[in-house]
Amino acid sequence: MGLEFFRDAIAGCRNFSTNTYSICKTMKKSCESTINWTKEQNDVLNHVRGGLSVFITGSAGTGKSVLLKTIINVLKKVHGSSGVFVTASTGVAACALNGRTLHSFAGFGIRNDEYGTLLDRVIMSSCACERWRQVKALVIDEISVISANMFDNLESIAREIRGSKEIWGGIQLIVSGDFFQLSPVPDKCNSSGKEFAFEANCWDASFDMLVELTKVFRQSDAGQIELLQRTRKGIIYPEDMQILEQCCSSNEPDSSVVSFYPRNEDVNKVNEERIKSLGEKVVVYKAADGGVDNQREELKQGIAPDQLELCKGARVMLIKNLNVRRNLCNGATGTVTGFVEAEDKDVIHLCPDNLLPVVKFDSGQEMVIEPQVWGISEEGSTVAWRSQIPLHLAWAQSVHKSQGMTLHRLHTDLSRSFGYGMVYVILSRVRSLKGLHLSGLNPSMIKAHPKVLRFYERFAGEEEQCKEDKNNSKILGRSDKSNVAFGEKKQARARTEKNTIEALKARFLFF
Ligand SMILES: Nc1ncnc2c1ncn2[C@@H]1O[C@H](COP(=O)(O)OP(=O)(O)OP(=O)(O)O)[C@@H](O)[C@H]1O
Repeated sequence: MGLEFFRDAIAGCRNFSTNTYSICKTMKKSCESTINWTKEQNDVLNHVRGGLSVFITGSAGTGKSVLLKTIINVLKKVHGSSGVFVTASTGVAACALNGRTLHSFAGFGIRNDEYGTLLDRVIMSSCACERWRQVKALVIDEISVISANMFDNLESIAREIRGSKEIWGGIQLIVSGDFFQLSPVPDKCNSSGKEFAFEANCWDASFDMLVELTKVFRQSDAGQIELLQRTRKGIIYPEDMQILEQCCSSNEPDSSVVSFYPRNEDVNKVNEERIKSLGEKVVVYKAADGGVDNQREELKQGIAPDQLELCKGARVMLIKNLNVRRNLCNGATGTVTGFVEAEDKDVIHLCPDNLLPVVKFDSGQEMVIEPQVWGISEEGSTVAWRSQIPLHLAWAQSVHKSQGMTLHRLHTDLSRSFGYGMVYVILSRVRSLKGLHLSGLNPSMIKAHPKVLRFYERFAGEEEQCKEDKNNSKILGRSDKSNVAFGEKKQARARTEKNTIEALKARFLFF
């Protein structure tokens, strides 16, 4: 397969944005317009209208994402559509907002390198530089998985590329997330011991307002909400355990219920067992890779699997956007209804039978799924690529893909869960405990990170102070944004665009 073949697909990869379970997460415009915003939500909207940079937090289901959608519309009215960039730390959250991943916006793919390398990569991409110069308002959802280091790097890149001494180069910043949910992946380039974005040097200066939304909408049962609030903080009472034990069952949930597992090995095991149990003829798709060997290795770390096994009746999930407007995006789930012979012979590279799967999505649309391409580019040309059918099996999914979802039913085996906030993320996805099928319940897995607890204690303390100062407002007023603390950092990191380009052997990994 020549480079020619991949050009269009690769152009699409650059604009990667994803959507998982958009059926649940996506709000129809008509619904949004009928939402009665709470005072807290209204206050946020007013402050955003006024041009302030705001951090919005709150427990799961307090309406952060739905508020962000309206904020985006407000920002577009204020700055014009071309000045507003909508991002999220994960592809799943990004597409729910019709946005893109923060890494893809920033222009450095999925790699967490040190600052100089990241800046070099941005400078080498005229599109990325253009985005950084053009952006007037930047929205970042699901901040909890962005590291302190990355947050500081992004802020420095903003000033550098925009040639501005102002914090974030003067961009209006709207950040949303709940640090009690999933934590950042440990950052190999970080020796400071700082993990969370709220520990970043620039964090305090980045926002005019910190707002905590307090009314939970996802669940309506007061007892369930209280149980979740305790779980969020790593607290579990014996009576909470009794309630959760009632959700435990050794019976298999039916196959349309997605099972969430903390570890990929469990996800793979369940999917393999389920496909075998269907007893249908299995069609195998082996990824076709091309390009430079050491770069091909990197593609294996990406989202497209080395080998995909499908059969009629298999539950699947899209792993690439095919048509965002029609909700055929990364994360859309459906069932394989059959296979058709491919019109040309391209598919033979992946599947000797030259068959393409037909998927009926849960949204009702049925379509033939064609191979897609993921590529790595170096100095402007594609050096390695992978072609594969853009599907994963979806009986089981990783917990990391669930953040931000609202589900009616889910199953999870918590026995191997790890990491802070994981159990809370899972438990808070369902509207009612009736939709929760648990196994492997272990109270020691319910834990909150001490730093996060301290952050929210400080937050609550400041909020109390602020309430007294500001007639009961839950909005935290911040001091004026300061540039002073950033002067030295900027100088240390400064480099001219010309020198950088000459010195650079930059690579771009894009999905
Ligand atoms: N003011 C409101 N009135 C009624 N329903 C609301 C309101 N705000 C949000 N909701 C509803 O609450 C549910 C959860 O909202 P949303 O997904 O935005 O929460 P979230 O805080 O982003 O959760 P998570 O942290 O899990 O991503 C949605 O169904 C949304 O429509």
